[in-house]
Amino acid sequence: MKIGLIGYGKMGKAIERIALERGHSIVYKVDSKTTIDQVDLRQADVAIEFTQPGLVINHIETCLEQKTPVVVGTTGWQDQLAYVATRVTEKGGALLHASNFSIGVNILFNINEKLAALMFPHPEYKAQIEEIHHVQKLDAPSGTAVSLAQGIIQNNHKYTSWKAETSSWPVVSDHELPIQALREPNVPGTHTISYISTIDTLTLSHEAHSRDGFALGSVIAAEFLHGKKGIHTMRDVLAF
Ligand SMILES: NC(=O)C1=CN([C@@H]2O[C@H](COP(=O)(O)OP(=O)(O)OC[C@H]3O[C@@H](n4cnc5c(N)ncnc54)[C@H](OP(=O)(O)O)[C@@H]3O)[C@@H](O)[C@H]2O)C=CC1
Ligand SMILES: O=C(O)C1=N[C@H](C(=O)O)C[C@H](O)C1
Repeated sequence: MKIGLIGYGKMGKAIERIALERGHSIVYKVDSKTTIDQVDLRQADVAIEFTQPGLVINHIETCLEQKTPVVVGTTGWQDQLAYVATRVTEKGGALLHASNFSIGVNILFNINEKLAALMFPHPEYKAQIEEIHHVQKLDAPSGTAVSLAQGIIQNNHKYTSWKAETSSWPVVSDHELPIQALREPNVPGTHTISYISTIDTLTLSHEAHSRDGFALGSVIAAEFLHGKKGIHTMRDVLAF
């Protein structure tokens, strides 16, 4: 398959290596010097977009205009998902998005939802989420942490919203789910969900050892999207 890279930073480079290992070719690389308007996106069967929150919507629009299926890994745009879904339908396009492409985190998403439902009858347990990432990360809290919070809110009606905590925590109402975002050098991504009571603490945690899991998942997602239309997620890829 011919893959186009929109974003050739930490993720774009990891995706290139894994795509080549899986027998694909890279037909273009978009970055801050070779921007999206300078490239014919249609050279690729599928484009893979990992750039920045402020760029991703324009990149999606350009892929839709040029009828190029796109896998979107950039985070920090969940509030515009409904708009993007409408645009994909209007343009008859193909888009697959995920806040986290690693298989391990997608299994964590599934367990997190089941645990949230199990915890609903036990309000003595207070839920909280912590995410740790490298210091270059532009968005906070991480897209993965927001997805985990949404999974809890949809399955445990004690919680109605999440709240980002910047200092010592949690300073929230009983219906708010606190998310603490920490930044430390060289951390690819660690997410922990804790349920804390006076008696005990139950934790679920995922620690990425490198970016390879995110990169592999995005290439598998591109293979899945090839030849399809509509809006998809990693749930469709993994058939959860
Ligand atoms: N869904 C998932 O599984 C994962 C998502 N992410 C998300 O992916 C995104 C990218 O992460 P990462 O690779 O670490 O970030 P980097 O900062 O390493 O890379 C960003 C890329 O965007 C490019 N860029 C900057 N300005 C422009 C522009 N005007 N036009 C086109 N490209 C531009 C940069 O170009 P240049 O190289 O020239 O500076 C660079 O190649 C983030 O939102 C992150 O949260 C990250 C990991 C996993
Ligand atoms: O910026 C990153 O690096 C990551 N971003 C994603 C997120 O915001 O959840 C996924 C992963 O944790 C790495």
